[in-house]
Amino acid sequence: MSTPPGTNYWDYIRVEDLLSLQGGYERDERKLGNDEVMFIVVHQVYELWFKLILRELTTARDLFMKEPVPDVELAAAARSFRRVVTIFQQAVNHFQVMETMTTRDYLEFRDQLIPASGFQSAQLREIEILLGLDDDRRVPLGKESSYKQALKMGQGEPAPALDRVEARLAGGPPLKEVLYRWLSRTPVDGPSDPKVVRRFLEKFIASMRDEVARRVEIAVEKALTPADVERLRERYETEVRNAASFLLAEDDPSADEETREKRQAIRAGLVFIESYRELPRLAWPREILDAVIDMEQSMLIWRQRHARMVERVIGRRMGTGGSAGVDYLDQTALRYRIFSDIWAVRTVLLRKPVVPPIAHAEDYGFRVED
Ligand code: HEM
Ligand SMILES: N[C@@H](CC(=O)c1ccccc1NC=O)C(=O)O
Repeated sequence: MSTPPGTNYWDYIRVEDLLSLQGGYERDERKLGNDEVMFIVVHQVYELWFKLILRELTTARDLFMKEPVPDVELAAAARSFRRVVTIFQQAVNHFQVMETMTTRDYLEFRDQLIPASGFQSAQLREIEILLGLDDDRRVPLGKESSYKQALKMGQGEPAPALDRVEARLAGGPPLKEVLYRWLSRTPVDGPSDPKVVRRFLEKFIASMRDEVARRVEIAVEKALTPADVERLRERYETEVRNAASFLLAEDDPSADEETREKRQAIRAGLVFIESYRELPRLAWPREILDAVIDMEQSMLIWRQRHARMVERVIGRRMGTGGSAGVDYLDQTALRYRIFSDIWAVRTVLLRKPVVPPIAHAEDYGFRVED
């Protein structure tokens, strides 16, 4: 067997190749100013981070596709999610490098970029697809009929960005789907059975009602006027009604019975893991949920931060990709929620002393698998 060629830093890291990629459209770096080379480098650095993020998400998605998901592998998935978070948090700071470029400096070369734009970053779209962003949540881009249209080039030329996105769409279920399936199998104080799930949810909602009654009492004690107490009572009651409708999955009247049962199981799983997180077997699932929220939060912050950088550099003019610019970007930061149920469950959680006691705590001890 032949040994690998002598390993040099440059052979392994491919430094020469890497440093030859900043020539812009004309492939000639000497024709570019420092601002434009910086603009290209920052984008390239982002694309490299996106590449790593896609690898971690794919690994984690593959893990959650297993049925059952082995408990012993949850720590590795949590590590993948944490790496994604760290990368987004670091990457967000790269926008500061962009901000060293003034509006006038950028306008020097901006027009040559039309119609190119971040809309054509296939890897960001791949991240969204792999996570499980629903298409009906997408904000319309502006001129193109769909986000895929923006990934094509002029007249029927090959479109590697579109190929990537199509391959990702065909490359298996999104993380959200398999993570929610895993959550729906959570044994909630008994076997995962729709009746057990429903009983658990009803007990939980009953505790919520007691909490509201207690809060109204506090309001009365604090000597609020009867009109204020009434207003508060109404608000609390609406809150409980909404919480109950979320937990029992009655918030979408168009869903059939089977879909509702599945959603109830997911939401019950979420509430269960969050409420009894001290039980040893729930510790890692709870860590997973926290890491997923962290990941989505870091991505939302990335979108927000990009929008502020854009506003600082080009103001509120329209984008080279044809969108409204900052307005479009701000909308995506508000609307692009993937793991909505994991966020929503925060609104319904209870204080520890009033969480209904569970009957089978002994089933949630550490299990040693061989
Ligand atoms: C001066 C620097 C930048 C400006 C002025 C800018 C501006 C914009 C604008 C206006 C859009 C909306 C699309 C359009 O109509 O053009 C956009 C989208 C986008 N930009 Fe930038 N951008 C800059 C740097 C970056 C960097 C460094 C990245 C890193 C990858 C990036 C990634 C993206 C992505 C992924 C989108 C699509 C967002 C979506 O559709 O959700 N941009 N950018
Ligand atoms: N959309 C930006 C242009 C821009 O930022 C851009 C252009 C070409 C390749 C990548 C880009 N980056 C992100 O949008 C603008 O409207 O100025």
